[in-house]
Amino acid sequence: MSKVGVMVMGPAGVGKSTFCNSMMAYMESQGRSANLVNLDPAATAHEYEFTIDIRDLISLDDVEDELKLGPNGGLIYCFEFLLKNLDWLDDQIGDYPDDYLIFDCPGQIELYSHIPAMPIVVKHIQQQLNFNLCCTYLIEAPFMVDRAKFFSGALEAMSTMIFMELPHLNILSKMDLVKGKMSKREVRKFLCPDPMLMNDDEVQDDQKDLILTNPKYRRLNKAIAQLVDDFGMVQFLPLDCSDRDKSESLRTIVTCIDNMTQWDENQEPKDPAEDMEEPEDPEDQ
Ligand SMILES: Nc1nc2c(ncn2[C@@H]2O[C@H](COP(=O)(O)OP(=O)(O)OP(=O)(O)O)[C@@H](O)[C@H]2O)c(=O)[nH]1
Ligand SMILES: [Mg+2]
Repeated sequence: MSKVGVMVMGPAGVGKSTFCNSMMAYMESQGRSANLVNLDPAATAHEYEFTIDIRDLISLDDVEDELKLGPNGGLIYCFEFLLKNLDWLDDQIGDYPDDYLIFDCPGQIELYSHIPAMPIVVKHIQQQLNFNLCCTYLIEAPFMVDRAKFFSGALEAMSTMIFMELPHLNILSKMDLVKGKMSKREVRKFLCPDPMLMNDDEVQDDQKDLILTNPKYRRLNKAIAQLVDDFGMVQFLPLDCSDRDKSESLRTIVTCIDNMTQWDENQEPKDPAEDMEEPEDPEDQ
């Protein structure tokens, strides 16, 4: 018996919902069951239906209309409302013996860095509902073009890891967008971030205008990159959701999640007799 939950977190537009849907499709292809839980009060329709949807409790549209709040204040209100109604979540999640829940979370990173709502929800699902949870945190592969931006994303990922206190997996999403632009060797330096990257100022000509790093901050950037490396805390797995037939990256990520959540260990041993055909009853012949 296992109750496993994967929290899918990361900044806005990084590909969280696409990853959730791709995971659902992958699970389906493997004959495994999984359910999608929407924790984003501003979500739009998904390819896979939500089993549990926070919008049945409260939606950002309603909060914006009725309380005249903006999108960020409205989202915080929605999470404060969820905290006051955690019994709603208990009722929805119920007491199923064999659940694999994929939680699609909102893209406001304040939820992962300083507002305590998300850690409280996470602790509740872990401790009251007995789920083995892990966190996946996505940043976009095109960040690799601007190294300061990449390390800033890596720090956000590290902050989420510390804030959530969950087994944590970082993912570089949208890898298809850098295919052909970076060699595999170059990409490997980002998967286990190498502080020497900050010494290397090679920037493609068409990107030069976009790089805003003031030279006076370079030493600081290098020191931060060195810190990330010294603690060896931030590593990434690549993800490409553009072509589901090539689901190699998804397979690796799901295997990693299975290890972090001990999904395999908690599976009931299958009775070999279940797979065997029933012997024919001699009296029927
Ligand atoms: N090329 C490419 N585009 C992707 C990939 N994953 C997601 N996208 C696109 O990125 C955009 C945002 O994707 P979403 O999955 O909605 O991102 P999100 O993180 O859920 O966004 P919010 O919920 O608004 O924070 C969409 O246009 C997706 O089609 C990918 O692997 N490759
Ligand atoms: Mg989304």
